[in-house]
Amino acid sequence: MAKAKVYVTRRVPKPGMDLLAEHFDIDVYEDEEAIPHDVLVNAMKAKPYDALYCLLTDDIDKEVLEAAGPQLRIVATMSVGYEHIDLQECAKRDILVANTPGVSTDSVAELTVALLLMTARRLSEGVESVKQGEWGDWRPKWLCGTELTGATLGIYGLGRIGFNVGRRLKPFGFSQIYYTDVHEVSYAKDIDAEFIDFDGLIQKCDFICVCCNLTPQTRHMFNADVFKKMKNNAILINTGRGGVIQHDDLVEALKNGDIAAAGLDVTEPEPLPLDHPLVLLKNCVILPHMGSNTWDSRNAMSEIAARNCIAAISNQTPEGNVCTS
Ligand SMILES: O=C(O)C(=O)CO
Repeated sequence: MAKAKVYVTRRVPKPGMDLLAEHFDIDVYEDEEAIPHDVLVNAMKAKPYDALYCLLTDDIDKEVLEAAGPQLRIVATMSVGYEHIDLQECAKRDILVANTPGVSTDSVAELTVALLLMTARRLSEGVESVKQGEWGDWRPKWLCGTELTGATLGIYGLGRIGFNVGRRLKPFGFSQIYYTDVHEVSYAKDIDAEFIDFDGLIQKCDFICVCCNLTPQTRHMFNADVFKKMKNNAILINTGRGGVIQHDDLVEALKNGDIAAAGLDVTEPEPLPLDHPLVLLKNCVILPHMGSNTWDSRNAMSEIAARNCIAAISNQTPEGNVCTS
């Protein structure tokens, strides 16, 4: 029997590639950079693929799905986030959508803690000062940052990642951990986190970690009005999705001193252009979306996305099934 056909939008780590090659007839877009949208549409038209294995850089919209044709069973993304996939269009066509939850929780939570410490203690400025020969005699007021001990921590989105950020940060001795989410969650008690509404979170917290998905409800949740209500000493960390923060407003808030600093692993757009005002600000630490960049996470993500394709083609429910109805 002929093998099912899968289109893969980038060469992914070996565990995923091996599994795909073992089970399917695969075509891969062989480039380091993301596949251009028109190239993906044309690739989908060229052959009747049963599965589309994609990444978070690929816009899987109506045009791609139409080009793919009615035999397409699944869009499997090698990511936790799936805001790049048009779920409604997939649901209309009975196409499954699956992501890779769970396996990047630790890597993203670790990176969040690292970014929070980098931002609070001005570590990138320190590293740069050594390279630029600015390290002079010990100076009493030079590169002073903010302590975590005794501060209030807010977590916006206490899902798997948010909880694991809280678990790792708790031993630093915050006076209180608050969280905001759609509902109260029972496991919050394991990190002594108190549920609070969004207004309370932004007004009470010295550190806020954004750990939520991007949805129509969370888009631009952090905007000029919110920055004005936040504490002037507040530090905002985002390892969720760039779109949760209104970036022009953030530039103004960081310049005006509405908030003290920001640490961003995700931005809008990505990559952020080199001449973007945020890149020039000393009180903004920016990383190039590297939350899940560990071999453990990336190997596991590549494998789960492949297993999701195998499940869908064998008429089983993929483990990362995203509800599309
Ligand atoms: O898996 C995701 O959604 C990512 O953002 C990768 O870090």
